[in-house]
Amino acid sequence: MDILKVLSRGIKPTKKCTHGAGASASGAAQLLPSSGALPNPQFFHDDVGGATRGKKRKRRNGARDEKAAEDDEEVALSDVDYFAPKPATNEASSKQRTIAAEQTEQPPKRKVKLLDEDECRQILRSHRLKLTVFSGRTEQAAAATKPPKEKKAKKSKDDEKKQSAKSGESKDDKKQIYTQPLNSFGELRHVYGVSPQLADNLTRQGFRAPTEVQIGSLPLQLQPKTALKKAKDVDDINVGRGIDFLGVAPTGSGKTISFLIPAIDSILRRRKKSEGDGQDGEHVLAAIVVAPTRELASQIVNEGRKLAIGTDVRVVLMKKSLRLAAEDVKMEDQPEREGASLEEDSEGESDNESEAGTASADGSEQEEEESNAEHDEAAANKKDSSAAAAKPPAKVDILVTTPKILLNFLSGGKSGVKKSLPQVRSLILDEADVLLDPIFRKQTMTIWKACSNPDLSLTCWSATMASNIEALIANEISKRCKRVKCSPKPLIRLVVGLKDTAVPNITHKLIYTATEPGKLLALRQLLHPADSGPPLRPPFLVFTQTIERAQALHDELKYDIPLEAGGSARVAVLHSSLPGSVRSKIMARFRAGEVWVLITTDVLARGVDFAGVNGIVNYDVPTSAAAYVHRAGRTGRAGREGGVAVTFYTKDDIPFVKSVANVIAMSEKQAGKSGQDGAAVQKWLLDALPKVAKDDKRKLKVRGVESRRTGGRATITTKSTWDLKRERNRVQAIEASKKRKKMQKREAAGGGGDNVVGGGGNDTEEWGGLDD
Ligand SMILES: Nc1ncnc2c1ncn2[C@@H]1O[C@H](COP(=O)(O)OP(=O)(O)OP(=O)(O)O)[C@@H](O)[C@H]1O
Repeated sequence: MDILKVLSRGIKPTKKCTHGAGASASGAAQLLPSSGALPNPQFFHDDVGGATRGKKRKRRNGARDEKAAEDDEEVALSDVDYFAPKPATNEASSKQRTIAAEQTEQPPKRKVKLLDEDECRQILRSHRLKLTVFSGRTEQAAAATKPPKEKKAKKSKDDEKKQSAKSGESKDDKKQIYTQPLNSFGELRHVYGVSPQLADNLTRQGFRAPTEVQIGSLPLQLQPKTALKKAKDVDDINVGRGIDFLGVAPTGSGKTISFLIPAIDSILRRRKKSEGDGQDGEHVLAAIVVAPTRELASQIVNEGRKLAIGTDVRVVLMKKSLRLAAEDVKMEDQPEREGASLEEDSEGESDNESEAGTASADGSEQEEEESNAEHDEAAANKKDSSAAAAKPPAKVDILVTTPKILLNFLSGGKSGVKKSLPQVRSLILDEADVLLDPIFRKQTMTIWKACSNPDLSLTCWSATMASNIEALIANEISKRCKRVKCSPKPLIRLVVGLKDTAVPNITHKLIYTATEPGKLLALRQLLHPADSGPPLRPPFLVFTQTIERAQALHDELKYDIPLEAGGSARVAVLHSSLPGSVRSKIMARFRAGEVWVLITTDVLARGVDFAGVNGIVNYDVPTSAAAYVHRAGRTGRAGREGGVAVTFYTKDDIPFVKSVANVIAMSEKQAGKSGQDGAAVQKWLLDALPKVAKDDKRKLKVRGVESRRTGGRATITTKSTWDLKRERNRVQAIEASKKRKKMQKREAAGGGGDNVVGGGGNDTEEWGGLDD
């Protein structure tokens, strides 16, 4: 097998190839995510009983313009290089565009007919969108709409009571609603009054149609009143002060712009209003986006800056040296007791965990990441911090941060005076389930508390959301409202597709190898496909359980790529113990297509968007169902088909693999593949795999598969245990013989091996340190 050919295939398509593994110019290869073909960004577009995207409205004047705009879009789309590094915004051009934007500020007034509730229902259903009012309905009205109590068996009633006590809400509180869907991006401007510049920036990115999460979430976040205008029976939902929002949608479904557009839009509106009132439209920190890793945070900053071009909205990444406009918290208001009670509450609730889990294992990596980040930048920041204290506050409108770095600022550093951010109106938790998992919970809650504005809106986003986390959010919202004396906003939840399932548009493979060496062989077979078996076309990500294993796998694989194809530079490793600058460089090289195989840990499992990644390999089985969903979701972004997620498992993993197999089975069911020959998980396998005990699940999430944590197992090799043992014995024998010889030499020279240091017969012998 010619490895050069195989690995080069992904980069330069040959016209001759027409099918099979080498077919980069046609057929199956065109389906591959990096093929560049524009996918339909929507994961689901079912035909639900003739569901339409609303009645087509005749447009007399706009018809020609629309056609031209569509043509322009086509051009823009062909220019989009999804695999290129994402450029940051240039300040100067940004200013120029602001002026241009101001000149075209007035959105064209068109009278757009809103859809009636039945039409909304059909469209939402066809995209598998479910919107529920999770909590915060007007109490009397909610009570009035409660269905009459039915007699139930005593036991089930008790169970229900217990359940609702744990989750902090009763089942009757949840109510499904049918809001206006966003049928096209054009509606952002014409129906929801988004600024033309923001709408243009979106068009410039080549987005043709909104994804499901955008269809369901944007109208509600932008103009809740308009979104609910045609909904029936919603008197108990008071959206006058806005809403809090939970968005649960598959990986790669465009959640980032779903929260960035409303954040930028509300800043522009407020600015316009204050300018109208004769005030200066200055930069005020209005929104904070919290993300668990620095890679994700800087990606969000990039996305935000692209959307904010020409609007003069400043999207800034939190740094230690950054000074924000904050207020000192009075001593009597210091949140010691509050913080403690939150922790106690949360620990209690974690007993109530659901199947999907909350991925603590990736959390622990992320926490480590934070501490390393701190370590890396400590020297530079020490110097900056005293200078920073003297600086005026930075001009920031939207701050993107990891939890710990903002917390350091809020805790007041050396002065110890805690700070609050009362001007912040919007707190966005990206990957909210991991941010509210016990590992990050205290930090996240402290940030939430520091945003003390009574009008604060909270939006939480993730592809996975355990029910205990949703309940925690609802509880904390109501506690907060009591504290700051405001009435709670409705908390509305959007679920796209089935909750907690992996990307339905990719192929899943579950591969059993009895032993660890067998696993490495199987990985090599995937990289260098034999005549049979699916190739894994570069670029792809390989996930391991620990940093040591990522390093060991890198050492093992780096010479697999021939020099002519780029050699060891094509394989890289990225984990949290690398310095930040090295991590950024590796990310840039991977995005640019210079690195083909990126070996990593769960630090890259969440949120990071590599649009051109063809596949992922779970070299070590993920430690929870949620971790699988997020890892697998690094491929097949924005509806691209052809991505592959391969998961290896050995006999050590068998006790834990059922939750992963369940997720795969559900994803295949969503994609209509279950039971078919190509399905990764057949019913017999699901039946055969042992059920994972709750305690084991929890342990696995925190510690991973025990046998891979330590010493020998961190070494990754194809050698059998017997060979490894023989090699170890040989090395030990050589070392012992060397030691013996050394001792004999010393004895011969000094006459006494026990008295080598300082005492022996040879005074001229240098101190050579203690022998081991
Ligand atoms: N309407 C759209 N049409 C086409 N592409 C889109 C659209 N919206 C977003 N995208 C692209 O889809 C990709 C995935 O988006 P994003 O990173 O926001 O996904 P996500 O839902 O946050 O995923 P994850 O759960 O993994 O964080 C990005 O490259 C983004 O530019």
